[in-house]
Amino acid sequence: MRARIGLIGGRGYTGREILRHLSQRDDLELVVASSRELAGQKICETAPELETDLCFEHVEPGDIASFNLDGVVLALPNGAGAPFVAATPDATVIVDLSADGRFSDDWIYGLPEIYGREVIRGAKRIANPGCYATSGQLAVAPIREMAAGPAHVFGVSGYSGAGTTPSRKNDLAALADNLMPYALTGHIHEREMAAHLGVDIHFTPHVAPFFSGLMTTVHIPIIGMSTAGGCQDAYRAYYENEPLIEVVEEIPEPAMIAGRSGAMIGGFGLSGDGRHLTVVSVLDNLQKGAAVQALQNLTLALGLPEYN
Ligand SMILES: NC(=O)C1=CN([C@@H]2O[C@H](COP(=O)(O)OP(=O)(O)OC[C@H]3O[C@@H](n4cnc5c(N)ncnc54)[C@H](OP(=O)(O)O)[C@@H]3O)[C@@H](O)[C@H]2O)C=CC1
Ligand SMILES: CC(=O)N[C@@H](CCC(=O)OP(=O)(O)O)C(=O)O
Repeated sequence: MRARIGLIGGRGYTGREILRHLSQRDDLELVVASSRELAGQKICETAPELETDLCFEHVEPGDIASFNLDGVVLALPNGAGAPFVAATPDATVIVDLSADGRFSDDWIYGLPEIYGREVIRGAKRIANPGCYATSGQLAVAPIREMAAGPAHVFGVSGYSGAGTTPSRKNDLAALADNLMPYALTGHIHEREMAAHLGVDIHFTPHVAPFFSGLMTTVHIPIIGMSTAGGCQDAYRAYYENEPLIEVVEEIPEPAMIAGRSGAMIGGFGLSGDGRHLTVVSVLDNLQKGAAVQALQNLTLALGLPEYN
C-alpha cells in the first residue's frame, strides 16, 4: 500500500523539490499537487522525473478532505496555509514548510538529528524548520551545554531562499557581483534558533547571487574545551549515527553541498584562550533546509523508512 500524498504549493522552489523527492519513493503516491498559476498543466512538464498523468490543480481548502490523503505537504508562503490546516482531517499528517507552526505547542518541530525521531513518529502536525535555522542549530547543538554567552550566526543564502515572488532578494541584476545583507535584527530564524536550542542567538542573514546553497558561520563563546580537535570530536560523537550530517576538519563552503541532501559542519577555529569557537555549517536551502527535511518528517510520521 502506498501512502497517499498531497502537495499544496507545487509551483514554488520547495514544492518543485518535493516533487523530485516523491519520484524517488515507491511507498509514496502523489495524489494531488496544487498551483493556481499552473492549474491544468501536466505536472510531468515541470517534474519530468515523476511518472504521473496528473495535472496541477487549483485546490481550495474545502477540497482537501475529498482526496483522502495520508499526508499533505504545505509549501506555501508564511500565513497562507491556515485555511488548509483547518480543513485537513485530524488523521492526515501535515508537514508545513512555512514558519506558521514553529512556535506552537500544537505542532511538533521536526529536526530529527537534534530533537529526535520519537516525537515525530506518529505526529500529525509537523512544523518543518527554516533553512538558516536548520543550519545554525546543527552548528550550535553539539556544544550548546558549553555556551558561555550568545552565539552569533552569520548566514549567507542562495537567492532561491527568497522564493519565486519577485523582490530585491531574488533580483539577479541587483545581486550580480554583490552580497545583500537584510533583516539585521529580529529575523524570524533568530527567534526560531533561540527558542528551540535554549541559547541566545544574534543572527544576520545575507543573500548571494548563487541559486541554492546556504552557509552559517557561527561564533560561540564557550567554556570547557581546550583544543579545536576536542571540539571536532564532540561534533563527530554527536552526529555519529546521522547519515545526512558530515563533520569535516576543513572549512566547508556552500558550493560543496549545493544540490545534495545533507549538511557539512567544519572549520572548528578555537581562539588561543579556548573561549571562542567558530564553526561553519553548510547545506542546500532547498534540500536539508526544506524538501529533504520535509520528506524525513513525512516518512517518520507515516511510519515509513526515513528519507536519507
Ligand atoms: N525557498 C527556500 O529556500 C525555503 C523556503 N521555506 C518556506 O517554504 C515555503 C515555500 O517557499 P518557496 O517554495 O520558496 O516559495 P515560492 O514563492 O517559490 O512558492 C510559493 C508557492 O505557494 C503557492 N501559493 C502562494 N500563495 C498561495 C495562496 N495564497 N494559496 C495557495 N497557494 C499559494 C504558489 O503557487 P501558485 O501561486 O501557482 O498557486 C507556489 O507554489 C515558504 O513558507 C518559505 O518560507 C522554508 C525553507 C527554505
Ligand atoms: C534569502 C531569503 O530571503 N531567505 C528567506 C528564508 C526562507 C525560509 O526559510 O523561510 P521560512 O522562515 O518560512 O522558513 C528569508 O530570509 O526570509
